[in-house]
Amino acid sequence: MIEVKGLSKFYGQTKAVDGVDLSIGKGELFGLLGPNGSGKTTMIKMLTGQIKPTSGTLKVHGVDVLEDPLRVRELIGVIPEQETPPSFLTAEEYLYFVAKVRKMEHYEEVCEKWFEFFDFGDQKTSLCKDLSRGTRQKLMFAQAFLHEPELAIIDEPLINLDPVMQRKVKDFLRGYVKNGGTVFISTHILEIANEICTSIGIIYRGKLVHTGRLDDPELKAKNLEEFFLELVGKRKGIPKDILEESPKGISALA
Ligand SMILES: Nc1ncnc2c1ncn2[C@@H]1O[C@H](COP(=O)(O)OP(=O)(O)OP(=O)(O)O)[C@@H](O)[C@H]1O
Repeated sequence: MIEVKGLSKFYGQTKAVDGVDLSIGKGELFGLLGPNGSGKTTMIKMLTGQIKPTSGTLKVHGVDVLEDPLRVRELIGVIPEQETPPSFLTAEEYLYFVAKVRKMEHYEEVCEKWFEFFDFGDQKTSLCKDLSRGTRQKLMFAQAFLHEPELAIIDEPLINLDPVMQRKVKDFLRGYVKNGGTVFISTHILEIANEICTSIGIIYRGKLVHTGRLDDPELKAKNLEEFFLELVGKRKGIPKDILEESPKGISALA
């Protein structure tokens, strides 16, 4: 579903993404993990055709992102980092707008299902500017999946959602890939990746330092947090004794 070869993006001296090779199959729920500033958002921007790589090739569902970014955008659903729906549309208008862009027929029913799923039908005629952050995130989620894309690319999927909604979204994502969809998420939160992903990639300073399945015996023998901290913590020069003495939340430091 995603084929990336020798992908790099440099901003002046900054190597945001540096020579990444990555292959993600249909039906995977792939998690891109990495510390702040490691290149996750830059990867997503290239995959979605928002920025051009400095070098390398990338294909989504067999379509070259550089040659035909519009076709790629038809095939995918995206929730970009920290993006919110337009303030001047109501929740319902926004979903209808997206449905029309996606050339969907009978979209009213589909939109209604999403309002039900996220339990905010009573706010569908509210302007997006008046919705809570969590509800705006729900709306972003709904717009990404409205047309049942081949591939959904989501930056921090559970951000701003309460525990009940988090559970629903996790179950939904698991079901989506079981039914043949593919999902690419980027997250700092290792617990989320551990719970829902089938495979992961760890990016550090623009380089992909690990890829593999979550049921890989090497990973299972430790746990994801330990594995991540060993890989990234050492590279960042965090002394091992600090890693060992720190509370569970040390992943926030990475
Ligand atoms: N437009 C830009 N101009 C210059 N440098 C940039 C630009 N966008 C990103 N960078 C740099 O590229 C590197 C990777 O940034 P990126 O946003 O991809 O990281 P990230 O892993 O998504 O970080 P975070 O987890 O903090 O969101 C960082 O050093 C960042 O400062």
